[in-house]
Amino acid sequence: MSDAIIELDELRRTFIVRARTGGLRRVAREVHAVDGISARIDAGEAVGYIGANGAGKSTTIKMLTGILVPSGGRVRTCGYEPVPQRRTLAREIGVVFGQRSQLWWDLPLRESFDILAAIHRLPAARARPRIEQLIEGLELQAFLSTPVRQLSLGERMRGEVAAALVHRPRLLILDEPTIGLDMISKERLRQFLITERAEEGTTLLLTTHDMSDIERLCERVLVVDHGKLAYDGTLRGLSRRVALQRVLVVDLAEPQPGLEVPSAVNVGTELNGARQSFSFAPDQTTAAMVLAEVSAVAEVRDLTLTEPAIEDIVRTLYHQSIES
Ligand SMILES: Nc1ncnc2c1ncn2[C@@H]1O[C@H](COP(=O)(O)OP(=O)(O)OP(=O)(O)O)[C@@H](O)[C@H]1O
Repeated sequence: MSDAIIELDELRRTFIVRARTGGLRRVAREVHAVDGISARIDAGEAVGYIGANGAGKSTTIKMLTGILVPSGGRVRTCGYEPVPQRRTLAREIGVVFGQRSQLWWDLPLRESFDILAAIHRLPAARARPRIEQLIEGLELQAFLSTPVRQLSLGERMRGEVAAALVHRPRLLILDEPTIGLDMISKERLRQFLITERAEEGTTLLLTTHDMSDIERLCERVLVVDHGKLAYDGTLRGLSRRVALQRVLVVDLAEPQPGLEVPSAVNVGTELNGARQSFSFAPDQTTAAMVLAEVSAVAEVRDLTLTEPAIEDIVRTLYHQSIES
């Protein structure tokens, strides 16, 4: 049997929120942020954890990492009980919060890595080659001497990922790692994570609002909705259930209302036919193919490609569960 890295059994976390009513009276309300989640993630898996805003993702991650005490159920991370064994667990996991930094703001990036190596009590002979490997893999050389506060968001995120990996954790948890990054920075980070996982066998747990992160990095997806698991399975299985359609929007030189192409469905016409939207399934065709078909019959001036929204995926799963 393979090695369980994360085990959740009916995990729960409730918050008591006090709100003022119309008068001055305060009423207490329970929020079931995580409402009985059971799942198991084995060593070496790469799992996307997705859901709409407020679905319970961060609360789950806080319980996995020992920041928050569960209200009920059981959680084990790398075999440890996260809250009482938080220090031991810290040696096994790396965490990147897209919205929060674990780097020392006023120090050059390089010094954060040295401090982290010391915190993890890594002998210099092990720390040095590892840090060099991360600097190379994440292309950090050009700004190693720059104080963290002066880094661009993309540079800082690469620094954050390196910092989380200095001690070679078995589990890397990434909470919105690509938020706010441009396409090139996103892709560079994803490529690094693919290589790191292949070389080190690191288990990945990733929350994101960007489905491309999931498509590039994860074989398995957990979808959380109002604190409950709405889906646990392969990305392929999810796309079969909810048809992860993409939309190519093209601006044409000459209006051509109602334009049809073989491999996509025209789902919208704007600007009197000068802008048209084509929806397609990425497992059946590609954006390049749809564009080629449109270009064969009309001159394309500009284009954008939209990703499937996670909110739409959750909504579709929710309606399917009600219907069944
Ligand atoms: N400390 C807290 N006190 C009260 N309510 C909280 C607290 N933390 C989270 N919640 C509530 O719990 C629910 C789940 O929040 P959580 O942050 O886990 O969602 P999320 O899926 O991570 O959302 P997002 O994608 O917006 O980060 C929300 O309704 C949120 O308002």
